[in-house]
Amino acid sequence: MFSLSSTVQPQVTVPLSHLINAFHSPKNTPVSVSASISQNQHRDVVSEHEAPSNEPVLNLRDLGLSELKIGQIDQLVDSLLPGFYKDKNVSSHWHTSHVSAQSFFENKYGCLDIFSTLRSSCLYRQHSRTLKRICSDLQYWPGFIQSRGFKTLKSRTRRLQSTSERLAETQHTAPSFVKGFLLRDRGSDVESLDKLMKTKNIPEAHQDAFKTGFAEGFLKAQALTQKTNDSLRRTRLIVFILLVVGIYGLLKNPFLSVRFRTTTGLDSAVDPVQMKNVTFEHVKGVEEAKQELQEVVEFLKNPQKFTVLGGKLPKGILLVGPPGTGKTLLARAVAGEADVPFYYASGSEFDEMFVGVGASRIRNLFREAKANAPCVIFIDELDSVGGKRIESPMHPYSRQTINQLLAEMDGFKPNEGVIIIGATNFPEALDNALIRPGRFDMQVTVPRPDVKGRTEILKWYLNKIKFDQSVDPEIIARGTVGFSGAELENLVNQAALKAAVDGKEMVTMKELEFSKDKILMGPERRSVEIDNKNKTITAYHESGHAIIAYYTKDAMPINKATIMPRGPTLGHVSLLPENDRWNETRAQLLAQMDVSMGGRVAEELIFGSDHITTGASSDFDNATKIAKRMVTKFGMSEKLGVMTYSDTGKLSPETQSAIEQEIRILLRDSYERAKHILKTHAKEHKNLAEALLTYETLDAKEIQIVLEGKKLEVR
Ligand SMILES: Nc1ncnc2c1ncn2[C@@H]1O[C@H](COP(=O)(O)OP(=O)(O)OP(=O)(O)O)[C@@H](O)[C@H]1O
Ligand SMILES: [Zn+2]
Repeated sequence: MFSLSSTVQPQVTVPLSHLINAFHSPKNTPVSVSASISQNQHRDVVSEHEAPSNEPVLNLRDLGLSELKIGQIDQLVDSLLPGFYKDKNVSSHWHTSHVSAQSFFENKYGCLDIFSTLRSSCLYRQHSRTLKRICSDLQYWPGFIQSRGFKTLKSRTRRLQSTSERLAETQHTAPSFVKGFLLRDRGSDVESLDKLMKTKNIPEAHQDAFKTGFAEGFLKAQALTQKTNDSLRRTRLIVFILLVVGIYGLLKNPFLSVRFRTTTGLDSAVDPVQMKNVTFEHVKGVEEAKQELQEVVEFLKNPQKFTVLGGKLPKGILLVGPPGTGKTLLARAVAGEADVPFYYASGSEFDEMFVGVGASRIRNLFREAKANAPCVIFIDELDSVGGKRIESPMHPYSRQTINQLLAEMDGFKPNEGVIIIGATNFPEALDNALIRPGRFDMQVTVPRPDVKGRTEILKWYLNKIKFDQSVDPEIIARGTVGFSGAELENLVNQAALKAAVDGKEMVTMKELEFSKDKILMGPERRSVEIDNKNKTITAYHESGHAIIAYYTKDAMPINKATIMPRGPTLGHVSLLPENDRWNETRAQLLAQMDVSMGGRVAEELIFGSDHITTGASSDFDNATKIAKRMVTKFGMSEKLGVMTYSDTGKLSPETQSAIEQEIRILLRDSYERAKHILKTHAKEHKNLAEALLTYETLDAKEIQIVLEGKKLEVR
């Protein structure tokens, strides 16, 4: 009752109502008349048996129970501790511990606890039996549980000077019965509740209220502790949530998540995707590859058809080709056509620094796939998991991973319904064990698309955007030799973006040409200020190339000429082969050389040999390369014969000089041919250069108009 402790609240709440009753019931009972007599009796007895020691004395008055008769004490005890008088053997630990407990309390709090007063000799002598039993039962009361709030309260109270100050201070913070307790001075002159009421001049009529307040204070204290408890619980909950969030955050860290994912099997690679929306229709320009994969689709659709005949299908298919040619797309299309789950894994995912992680991922992947057969497992960048087993500190466990992959591939039967498709840009880098029969035993090449393939791919992606009817995908396809499917997709996308930026409603050839040049040569440098002199030189240089191309029979048709700076160039002329060239004739090679020479020849003829520029260096590079290959590779030199010369550095000095001489002759002749053409067509050359200076860029048609001597329409 006198102590606060959050840990024993349930015990305290029951007796409180009893306590309030106990304060009031004696006065309200009919025996109140005899109360004063009994009070005197008490006093007499007490004075008779005054405690000899200076031990602090607290009587029933001190407890505010002075008006109680002895019988009423029993009544009070009974109401406080129901069932107390029933016979029960309560063994008391009190006698053995009260001295140390008292001194402990006194040392700690600087005052006596109320229980020690209950045990004081005067009360003991009079009501030894009852009090002894009360005290032995009170051991279950929260009297000796140290409370933090209590301590803080006391230390605060100590600092206060006067009693009134203390009261005012403690009124808001402490329960009133605790206040009463604390307000007592140390030592013998213990102030009683009655005295307190007297010193505070509390009128008789208000004394009951005062006592009730005493008990109410207790209730408040309880509420306070309850609050403390609640906030404690809240704090614990918040700490717990933070802890959980913290752990989750740590596990999200890629370094740690590796282990987590492995131990729990939560591997992203293990989630299949249904590929219904991707079919062979989506893959353009790789007809041969599609045909080869068609039988795999048939197998996945109907495995029994193949097993009945005893036919064996390859377990693994290796798609080989340069980046962006649609290998992943093809694998997805296989799963989509057959309508089976598609498991995607990238080889680099398996390449882990931790022992066994890569291997266990492969295990997980195959276990899941087998459970969902028929299905397709696609391993992209197979070379990074199945590369030659080089011991390297960067890939310490790659060997384990490859071995696991081999074991898994050996572990299932060919007709189990799991098809593994691997993709690589470097088939040479693959471990030989992986490409032997029984593993990746079928190889499908996915090459860069040819002009027909590029046209198809361009049409496919153009159909996804708004484009003008004048757009001819074939022209773009012809000018994009060596572009992969991904690059063509990007070209169309860039053109659409350009049209949007320019506020156009549709994509035209202009935007497509623009994005093609941007990809090939870098972005335009419109902001670069080129002075008129340099512009003029560039215009004559570029139209020199164009004139040679136009008037040379075996040269490629002109596509465009421009003096707009782009990337590292100040201008360029682009030529388009009618088709992808698989072979080139001697005449075609010579024509290419002549066109290259056209730029410098133009500079020399127009501005004089003293004013030639450095602008022709890449033209000469190009022409020299062609001449060198004609001599050393294609057997196109009469002097050196039909022989190849691979490592020219190791050749005899005579042969070397003979090669050099032949190359020089080819280049010189080419230069002369170009000079002849430009001299012959000096007028056209001038017209074209001026048109370029006016319009910056001219397309094939416009060039033709100028060269035919017609006037260009004003744009
Ligand atoms: N033949 C094609 N037909 C249609 N679209 C293509 C083709 N090739 C590539 N693409 C487009 O380019 C994208 C990238 O291609 P994909 O990822 O399949 O190439 P990849 O050969 O797997 O490349 P990598 O070797 O770099 O993994 C595709 O999603 C598709 O949009
Ligand atoms: Zn040039």
